[in-house]
Amino acid sequence: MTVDCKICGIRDPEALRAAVQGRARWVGFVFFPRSPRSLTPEQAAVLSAEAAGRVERVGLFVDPDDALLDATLGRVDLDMLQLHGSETPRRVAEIRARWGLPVMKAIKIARAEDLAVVPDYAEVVDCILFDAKAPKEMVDALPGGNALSFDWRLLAGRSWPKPWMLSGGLNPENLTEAVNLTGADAVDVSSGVEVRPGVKDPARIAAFLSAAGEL
Ligand SMILES: O=C(O)c1ccccc1N[C@@H]1O[C@H](COP(=O)(O)O)[C@@H](O)[C@H]1O
Repeated sequence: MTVDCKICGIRDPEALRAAVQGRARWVGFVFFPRSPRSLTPEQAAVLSAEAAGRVERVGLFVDPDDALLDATLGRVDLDMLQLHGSETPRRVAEIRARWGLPVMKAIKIARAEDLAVVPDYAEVVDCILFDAKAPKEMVDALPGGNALSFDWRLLAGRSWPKPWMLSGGLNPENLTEAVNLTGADAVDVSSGVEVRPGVKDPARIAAFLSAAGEL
């Protein structure tokens, strides 16, 4: 079984190299200032140029306005947009049409009912990303990248009308169980391959990609 991996929150050349050497399919650059993984377009442009032709480059945004997308995409070459906020299906469709890039929309899951919106988004996206919904009590939670998992059994035996990725609290130690339970053939990780928020660990990136290669 092949499991394609995205390593998100890349901020330095060492992490990028570990992702490329381990044969990640995608790397993610975060454009959300509140995140410890956030990059300026200028910083991302350097990494994006180094990644070109070796790994697909995903730009992560949270409820971006047109000005942010214009400013970022005017400076950084990206292969896909990841929308990780509260974007409506209509806004997702608008972004996809206006900037002409494939779009992956995060759907945040805590319970079975949270999956009810999938058909609405499936009509307008290229890929669905299932991530954990942070509990309300977690006051300092980010819109994603919180090292939180959801109950993977919610996805067991389900099929979806579009390609999809699993994320939320994945790491080299739990990847096999997560994939076996959900049947995911693509996964996304950020916190689980870091030494602390915003600082990637090349050895953990290698371990994650190696675990994916052994599935
Ligand atoms: O990584 C971030 O800082 C981030 C910020 C805002 C929205 C999403 C973010 N990351 C995405 O969150 C999920 C889960 O990450 P983790 O592995 O649990 O840390 C993943 O899809 C990241 O791309």
